[in-house]
Amino acid sequence: ALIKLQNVEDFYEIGDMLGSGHYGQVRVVHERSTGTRWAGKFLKLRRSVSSRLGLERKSVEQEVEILQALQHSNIMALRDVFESKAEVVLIVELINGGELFDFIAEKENLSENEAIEFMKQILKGVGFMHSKHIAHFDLKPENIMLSEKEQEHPHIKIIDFGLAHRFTPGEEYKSLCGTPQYIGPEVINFEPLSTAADMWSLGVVTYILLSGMSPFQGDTDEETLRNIVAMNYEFEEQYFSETSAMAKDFIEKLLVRDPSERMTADECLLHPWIKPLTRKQAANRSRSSINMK
Ligand SMILES: Nc1cc2c(nn1)-c1ccccc1CC2
Repeated sequence: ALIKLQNVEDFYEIGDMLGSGHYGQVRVVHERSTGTRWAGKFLKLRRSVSSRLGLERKSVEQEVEILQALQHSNIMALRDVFESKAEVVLIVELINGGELFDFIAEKENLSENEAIEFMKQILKGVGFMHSKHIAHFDLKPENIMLSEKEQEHPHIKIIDFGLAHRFTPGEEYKSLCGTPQYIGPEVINFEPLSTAADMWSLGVVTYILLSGMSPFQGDTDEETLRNIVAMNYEFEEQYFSETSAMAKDFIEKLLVRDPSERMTADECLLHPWIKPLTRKQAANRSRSSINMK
């Protein structure tokens, strides 16, 4: 989809607000020609180089290029792009089920089976992204949405590629972006980054899915960052007494200081916590989670 210079309102009727944040606003939009509902992501562009408000045109073009390269059922799809005077509008698939963050908040935490189901889908989307040498660099429960939360097995979608980066072979990339709770030690130490930075974030996300607690969070961002570089986290009995040893092993193999030592997304999908070796183990696990409920 090339960037269209026509007015987005000639093609879409703009509806209710779905979300807003650093990126701008996301609203429901109705396609006039078909009545189909999509989501419109309205990104404010900077008026001048020195302005602090709005996004750099370059970073918006980067998000568009990256979304265009990623067609996968666990990644939010891009349908159209409009550029007007000072804003770019991304027409993306409508995702109704809200953020995984709110889903966990409502349930305190998830059973291991629910966490495994979510993690499998997240790993498929992230594995696909990494196979294209694209890193998300802002994976967190707020950027993982559910297609329809009422469903028995909600389908997850990874959103917000505003900080994503496509690596060219041999290129070194550093950035200090991301959300403190979820960034790895190499980000804090301003070392060259790779797709492995996403795997650290998924270790933090898994810890939160199973316990509702954030492993490194301190009272301030500085304290959180100190905890990360010191690898200062534990599986507190109070929240992990019912969590399997395999689940803890999975997290421990992601929260590894050396990025090259961390499991990749593909290795995660083969880890015994995610891929039961036998049907008996799978049956065992579902029995244990029933006991837990
Ligand atoms: N940063 C965000 C945040 C959001 C979305 N995209 N990017 C989004 C995408 C499709 C449907 C609904 C939303 C709302 C939240």
